[in-house]
Amino acid sequence: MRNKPIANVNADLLKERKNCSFDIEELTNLIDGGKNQTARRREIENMLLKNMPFDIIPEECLSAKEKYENAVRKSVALNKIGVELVSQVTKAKELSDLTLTLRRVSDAYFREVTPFLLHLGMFIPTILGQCSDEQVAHWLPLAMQLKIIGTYAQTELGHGTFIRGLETTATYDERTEEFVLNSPTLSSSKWWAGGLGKTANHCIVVAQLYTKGECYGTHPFIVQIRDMDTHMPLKGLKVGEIGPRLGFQTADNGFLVFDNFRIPRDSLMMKHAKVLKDGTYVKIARHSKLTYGTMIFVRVLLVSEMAFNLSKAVTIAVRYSAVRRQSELKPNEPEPQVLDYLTQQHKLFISISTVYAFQFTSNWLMKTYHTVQANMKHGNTDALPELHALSSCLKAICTSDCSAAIEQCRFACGGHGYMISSNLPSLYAFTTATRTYEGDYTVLLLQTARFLVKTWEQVELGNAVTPMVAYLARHQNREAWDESPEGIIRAFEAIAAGVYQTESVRSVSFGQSDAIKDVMKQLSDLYLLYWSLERTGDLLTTLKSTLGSYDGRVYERLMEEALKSPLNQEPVNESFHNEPEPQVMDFVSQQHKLFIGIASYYSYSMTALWLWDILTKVTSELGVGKTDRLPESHGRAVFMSVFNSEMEKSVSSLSAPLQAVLRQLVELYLYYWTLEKRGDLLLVLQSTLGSYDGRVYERLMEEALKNPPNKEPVNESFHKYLKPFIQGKL
Ligand SMILES: CCCCCCCCCCCCCCCCCCCC(=O)SCCNC(=O)CCNC(=O)[C@H](O)C(C)(C)COP(=O)(O)OP(=O)(O)OC[C@H]1O[C@@H](n2cnc3c(N)ncnc32)[C@H](O)[C@@H]1OP(=O)(O)O
Ligand SMILES: Cc1cc2nc3c(=O)[nH]c(=O)nc-3n(C[C@H](O)[C@H](O)[C@H](O)COP(=O)(O)OP(=O)(O)OC[C@H]3O[C@@H](n4cnc5c(N)ncnc54)[C@H](O)[C@@H]3O)c2cc1C
Repeated sequence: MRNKPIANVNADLLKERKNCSFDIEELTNLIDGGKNQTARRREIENMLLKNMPFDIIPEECLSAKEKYENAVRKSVALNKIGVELVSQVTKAKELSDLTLTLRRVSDAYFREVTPFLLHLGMFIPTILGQCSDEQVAHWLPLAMQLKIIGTYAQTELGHGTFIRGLETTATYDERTEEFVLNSPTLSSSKWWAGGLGKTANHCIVVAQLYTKGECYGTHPFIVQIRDMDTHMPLKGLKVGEIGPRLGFQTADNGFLVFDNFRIPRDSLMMKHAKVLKDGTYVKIARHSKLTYGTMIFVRVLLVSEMAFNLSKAVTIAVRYSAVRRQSELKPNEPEPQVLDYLTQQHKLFISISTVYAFQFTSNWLMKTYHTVQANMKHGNTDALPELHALSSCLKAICTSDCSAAIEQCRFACGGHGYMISSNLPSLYAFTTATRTYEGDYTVLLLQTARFLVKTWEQVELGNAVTPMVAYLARHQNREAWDESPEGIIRAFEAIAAGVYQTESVRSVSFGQSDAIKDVMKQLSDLYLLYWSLERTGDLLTTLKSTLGSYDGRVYERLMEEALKSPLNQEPVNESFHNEPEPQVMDFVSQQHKLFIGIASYYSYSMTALWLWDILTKVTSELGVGKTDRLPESHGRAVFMSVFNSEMEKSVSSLSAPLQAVLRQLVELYLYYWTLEKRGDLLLVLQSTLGSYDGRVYERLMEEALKNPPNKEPVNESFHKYLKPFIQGKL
């Protein structure tokens, strides 16, 4: 399909393609993983093109409800084809190739994401990674054939990062051989799970397991949450959609609250731990963090997700830059393509090289993941800490870099890049979320830092460490490395860069032509050079700091430096004898401090007048006494208002200079208290997170409940599409 020449192609694009130094098909094969895979991908694309319903109205022009229903309609059509294709597959490798191809191709049908993303991305992988063999045999076929639709509810209103702090409880009742699920507090409400709001009928719930009065920590449970026929939420739970968000608008992210909700004993996913009928807890896992396995898997997946999303963004931006012409450089000559500007190339080329850095590293990381998994099947968990550290840091960096690079691509497209139809805003909204979900950026980097520090300790003791971190031993020389945060980050960057270079060289070392090798080498060099320039500061071996030296001789160095000062070369400066001491007011640095203060004063005064209106409005709207701070605000408001009006009345007979000074005093009073009481003024922030009273969780839940999708218990797309599909009647 893609090989056929397309009519009416822009002449500039044609020209650029003709200039290409290598065979595009060869690179396509490299990206797809071989000629056969390219052929298979095209076959699937053709099949989908023939059978998939397209949008009649652009997705972005629909209401939130219509967007969701449209996404369900398309997902069901796509899943029908997907399930059919999966049923023809016999080998594991074919299945993983097919899933990946379907994932990539399906993206073309959604501006946002499918409500089934969590079913594919987390529900199925958790069944595979957390269920006993018997449980896998039961649940996997149902999930693969989409007879059930699942999601993954771990995060709660109160905790996302700190999993050990989750509050949902699963208490074993040995009389009935059931677990009883409860959400004991508002902050324990499950929050965020994709597909939970309206679509899923099953859910993996992570809860604190209690049996025989003991808490054994968090464990995953597989829980039915909606009636399979009516789709109504089951008795004992409250479930709904959490409300509008930056992206993921069609993913119906949801909340879930349990009230003595009973589930059978075997709802506990029992690969790593069991609870026997009599309530005895049996630990199976050799490593306490194996229940976190799905997160590692998804972090690994996300590296290739980022490569793919950035590849789309940069393709859009490069094509557009070839088409777009701007500015007359030479009179009577055509305006140049913006692609020809060096500054434009600077924006774009690093993104191209980043795509390849991510993709090669992702292939390598996935292989590493499978090797570690295979070892763990035989009981060897030695490599797990390193895999955790590696997947954490690569996930953190690639998601962060990817969304920043997509922003650059959007900037590179000027105003038109801001149009939803350019797809760049949606790509950004999707990828910027990845920096937070599946482990926040900072938190994951800290996990890696923890691993590196521990490894460093091993190096110090002269113990052997794994090949990936062996460079720490090689660089024991203090001049090159130190154990400061910069040193750790530098070490981390060395890993990423090292993998990219070796993997890209390995991947292009056979089969591929010289032309492709040249281009890959250039991209690899660009990536390394770009980041060494970006991080020059980190690469400097001396920190040039008296305070940050490795040996910690802070005071000695401060004194040594002080003694070098030219002022200390003479015991008495000649100004003692000859010059009067200057007024401090004459120092420019002093003027800087003061004049900025004066300027700020005037600008804040203006702002204060504006804020004043709002404060009065808020005070009168909410009523005095509604919160403990309001009476105070009211009193302050009375003072301000009386001072202001009374002063105006009394100053009219005074001289102009005195009037001016007194007016300034009024302003100073308003300004001072506006700053002092700015917490109270936050009432106007219109934010669930930033309210003065800090009732964050209450407000999030109140807003979620106002959400239109929650006004109907079952969305009509269930009857129209989901139910006939699940029952095989579509
Ligand atoms: C066939 C089917 C194929 C399907 C393919 C279909 C393709 C579809 C692709 C779709 C793409 C994916 C899109 C998915 C969309 C997902 C949407 C978002 C979903 C979510 O966000 S789910 C929720 C995720 N939540 C998190 O990630 C929470 C982050 N927090 C944590 O991970 C932990 O709490 C944290 C921060 C690690 C701390 O844990 P804690 O228990 O407190 O541990 P300590 O810090 O005290 O460390 C103790 C010790 O444990 C080690 N550790 C920690 N974590 C792990 C781990 N995961 N594995 C191994 N070891 C771990 C840690 O290093 C410490 O070790 P020490 O030796 O130093 O003691
Ligand atoms: C689009 C989207 C989809 C999601 N889908 C799901 C889903 O399907 N299922 C699910 O279970 N969850 C889901 N989540 C939730 C997601 O996993 C969490 O939001 C994420 O893990 C971050 O946790 P948090 O929100 O508690 O952030 P917090 O931990 O509250 O982070 C707030 C700030 O505190 C900092 N911080 C927190 N802890 C530390 C620390 N120890 N040291 C230093 N700084 C720290 C962070 O760096 C951050 O700056 C989704 C989230 C989003 C945005």
